[in-house]
Amino acid sequence: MPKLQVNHLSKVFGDPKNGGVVALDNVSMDVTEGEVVAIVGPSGCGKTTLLRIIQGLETKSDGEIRIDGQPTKGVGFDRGFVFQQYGLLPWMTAKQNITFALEPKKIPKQERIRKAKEALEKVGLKDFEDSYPRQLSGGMQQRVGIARALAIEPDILLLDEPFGALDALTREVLQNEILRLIEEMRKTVIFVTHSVDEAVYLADRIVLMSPRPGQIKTIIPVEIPRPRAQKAEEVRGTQAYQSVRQNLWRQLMEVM
Ligand SMILES: Nc1ncnc2c1ncn2[C@@H]1O[C@H](COP(=O)(O)OP(=O)(O)OP(=O)(O)O)[C@@H](O)[C@H]1O
Repeated sequence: MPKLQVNHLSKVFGDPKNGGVVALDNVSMDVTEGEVVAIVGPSGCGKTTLLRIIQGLETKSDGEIRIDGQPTKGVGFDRGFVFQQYGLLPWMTAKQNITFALEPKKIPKQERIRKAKEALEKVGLKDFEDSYPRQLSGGMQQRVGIARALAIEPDILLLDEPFGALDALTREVLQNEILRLIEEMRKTVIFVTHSVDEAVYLADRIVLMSPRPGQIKTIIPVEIPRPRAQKAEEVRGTQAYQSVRQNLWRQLMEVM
């Protein structure tokens, strides 16, 4: 059974009979446990909407989302979300941002603190747990965002353009960090990206969406062996990488 099933999902913002926007139209896909899936497509094609509906942050107009065969109902601890703009509470330290996110889990305070520290250590921020977001660089804030998503120990990690707000060098470093973590933890991951190279480097499959109404144009498998973390140059030099990249570019240009 697939880990995640998206079945005939549609989303209309506003009144369908009076200028409503069809953001998603009959989108279906399955994601296997441990798989890393990239969602790529032109601006406004519904990538973020799809991710937010999977997370339960947005309602659907039609269709269903199933996890382990069960229909989802709103937000759940089986899914963790990483926002492009980090989504940290500015009046809380890195550690407090994470313990706060763990509060609904109803675990003892000491356990919440332990999990927050462990997650911060995983993303290389052991010495910054008492720093406030304003005291951290963009890359560090996103590490906190990633740590917060990991601390809830989700089965599925959803990332909405997680490196989109970062400079090119930080982006490269963080790509490798997240790749190392997901390859170690074998999490099921769905991420949205505007970067063709990021999609090919990180993903097992790339879902290419076409613009309004948002539909899946094609799904491209990426048959490059793992682990790939810290091997960007090597991976990018392979024939498999180049051929997936070319294929994705060609098909992306067709929907732009
Ligand atoms: N809350 C909302 N109310 C009305 N329309 C919305 C809302 N959120 C998204 N939309 C519309 O739905 C469509 C899909 O938006 P979405 O943000 O999912 O696209 P996207 O592919 O993630 O875009 P981008 O790549 O620019 O981030 C767009 O036309 C957008 O304007």
